[in-house]
Amino acid sequence: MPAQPYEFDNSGLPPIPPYVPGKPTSLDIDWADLRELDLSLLDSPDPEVVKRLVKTTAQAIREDGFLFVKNYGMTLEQVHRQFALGKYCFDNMTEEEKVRLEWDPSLGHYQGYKPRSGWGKARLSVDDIEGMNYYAPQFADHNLVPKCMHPFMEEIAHFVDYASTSINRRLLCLLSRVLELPDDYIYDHVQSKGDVIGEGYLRHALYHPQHGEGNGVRLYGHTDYGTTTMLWSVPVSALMVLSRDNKWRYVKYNPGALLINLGEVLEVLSAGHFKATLHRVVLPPDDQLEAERLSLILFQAVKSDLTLQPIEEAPLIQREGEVLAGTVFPAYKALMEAGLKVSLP
Ligand SMILES: O=C(O)CCC(=O)C(=O)O
Ligand SMILES: [Fe+2]
Repeated sequence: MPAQPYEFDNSGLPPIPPYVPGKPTSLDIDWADLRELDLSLLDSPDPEVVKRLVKTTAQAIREDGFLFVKNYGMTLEQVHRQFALGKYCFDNMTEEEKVRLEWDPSLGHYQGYKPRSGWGKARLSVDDIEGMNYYAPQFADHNLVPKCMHPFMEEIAHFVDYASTSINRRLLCLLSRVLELPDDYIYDHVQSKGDVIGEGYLRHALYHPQHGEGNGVRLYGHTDYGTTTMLWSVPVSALMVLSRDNKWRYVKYNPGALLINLGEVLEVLSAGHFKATLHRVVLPPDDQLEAERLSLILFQAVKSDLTLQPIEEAPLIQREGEVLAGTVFPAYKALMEAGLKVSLP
């Protein structure tokens, strides 16, 4: 059955200001050369078209670990609506709620509000990044979210559910096909599901312009750890990926597109055929230094009881063996060989 487009009737909800994307940079900077997949081609009746799509996916995830996805079932207007909801929260939650709902990373998750004053209660370093993270319990208990968002939680849940059960499921189908496994292999065996977002979470983040000191890095180089990270493309260019030639390059704004990157677990499960790529957030180019950067991210998680080991039955792995070109799988192997227990974060 072909994928259904995203639909939600929000006409009865309180009005909120629309999201108007800022101007993209006009400076000529070093862009990452990322591939773009047309996800609607997965439904093509022509097997050659689908084969090409799987091949492009295979190249992108092996070489870049990042790729753009277009035609995944949402219009630009529907995507902008989600950004508008994110911004509305930061503009309307109360100071009391910022304190009451503050996250506590020492609990092992990032649920709730992240203040501009940095990580953890110790307030050691001001990073000027505000965040609001939504986990499964917040969709069930609205006391865990700011009051201004109560009328919109059903809409946000609907969006997250579509992104998870339709978009991410189709992406994982492509990844399963690359490994030559049944379509829903990764979705069924690896992906955390249910309760809107499983064990993953939705993040709205607001990067305020940064003045004064700082070394220009706003989020240090890291790899994400789940299955896929779904980032909706934003006009302020601050995200950089570490390219194959070991150079940091900016990711270009691609209106309406979804930027996907793969987490560490998939690098291990694929025996290195998939790459979890290092990325970081830095200051944008000079003509965007004063711009606020709003980001909308869905971190798709892995089932918490998953055994972290390569999927040996995957025909691709059986035929071609391991790939040790990345950073995560070689580190995993070294730990295994040293007899250490490797667990999920
Ligand atoms: O804001 C972004 O564009 C990326 C943030 C990121 O990489 C992360 O939170 O893991
Ligand atoms: Fe990340």
